Amino acid sequence: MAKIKVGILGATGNVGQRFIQALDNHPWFEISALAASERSAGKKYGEVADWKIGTEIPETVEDIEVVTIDPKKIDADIVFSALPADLAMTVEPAFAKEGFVVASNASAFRMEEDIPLTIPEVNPDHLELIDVQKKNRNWDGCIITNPNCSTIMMAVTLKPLLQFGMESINVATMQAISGAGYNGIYAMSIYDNVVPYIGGEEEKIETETLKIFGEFDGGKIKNAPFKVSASCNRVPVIDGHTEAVWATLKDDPKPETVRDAFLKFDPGLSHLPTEPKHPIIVRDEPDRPQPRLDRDMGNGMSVSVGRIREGIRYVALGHNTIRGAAGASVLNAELLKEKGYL
Ligand SMILES: NC(=O)C1=CN([C@@H]2O[C@H](COP(=O)(O)OP(=O)(O)OC[C@H]3O[C@@H](n4cnc5c(N)ncnc54)[C@H](OP(=O)(O)O)[C@@H]3O)[C@@H](O)[C@H]2O)C=CC1
Ligand SMILES: N[C@@H](CC(=O)OP(=O)(O)O)C(=O)O
Repeated sequence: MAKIKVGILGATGNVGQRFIQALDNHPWFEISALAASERSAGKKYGEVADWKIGTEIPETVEDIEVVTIDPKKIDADIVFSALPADLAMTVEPAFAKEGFVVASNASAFRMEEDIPLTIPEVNPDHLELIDVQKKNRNWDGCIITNPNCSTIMMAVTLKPLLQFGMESINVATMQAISGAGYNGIYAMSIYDNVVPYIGGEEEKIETETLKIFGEFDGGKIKNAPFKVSASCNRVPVIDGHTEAVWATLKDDPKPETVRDAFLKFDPGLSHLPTEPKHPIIVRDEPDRPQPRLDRDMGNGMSVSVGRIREGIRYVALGHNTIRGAAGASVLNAELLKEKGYL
């Protein structure tokens, strides 16, 4: 079977490199185009990408000539967007208009009424918003988005708890510095320190979660009725967002019941190449999960949980630029292919 051609917008960046890692040797997709700014265009990817992942740049992309972000320069069926959000705001609709499927990691369109904000294990039915979107906007292509990196870790773990009746969620995050981008925060600001503010992050967690758990009636999404309250902190960790979650559940289940629900969670997606064997991993040690030890579980796609206590209280952790960014987008694209949108 011929592979589906994919392009990466923002291919030289932090998340763009994670896309390349996730798509190298992918059984269904092959990278056919890499796009970035004028600074990089016209040069070989291997020359311009300041590769920050601790593996070699894949040989398959080293000699690809980087192009500018222009639909006419890209031969692909789907483009993955790892662009800054302000740029995504104009670029992503231009690609959708030209017939591309755009799987976006940027925040620009996540909360638009007719644009899916999807996590395959949580709300796969929301992908059907694509049909509404194409009709509304008269596009041949479409945009689908994955959530903010903190929202997604929490949402994956909330899915098996829905059965107990969700009343409210409180979360305190401890977010890695890679979430701010390679040059996002000075070492002098974060070393020996915690910064209790990440612009816009709390609002994103509080609103995106309600859309993700909202009910899709075939036309639009009615937001979930529970309350989410977030408090976000930047901590001196390179990769891996850790979250302390308090979930108020109507049935007041015991910690052992919640542990069992996490263990039994099986979204039935094991046929998708990027889906980890265990989307949720339960750690019983009193001091886990930890970013250094748990962020790479399931090739960076598993969310680890631990410290499940009465309340219900627990800690969740996942890799922010893999499960929280590029890996999430690639998993969405695999689901799109399975559902016939690609
Ligand atoms: N799901 C999530 O929560 C996460 C989302 N993100 C989002 O992913 C996106 C990328 O983040 P990150 O990889 O850290 O950013 P980087 O700054 O590392 O990379 C940005 C990329 O965009 C390109 N770019 C920048 N400006 C322009 C321009 N004017 N024209 C064309 N290309 C341009 C850069 O190309 P060049 O190298 O040529 O300058 C580079 O490839 C952001 O929207 C970020 O918010 C990030 C982390 C997690
Ligand atoms: N704000 C996130 C990363 C990010 O870029 O999120 P978003 O795609 O929602 O802007 C972090 O700092 O860890």
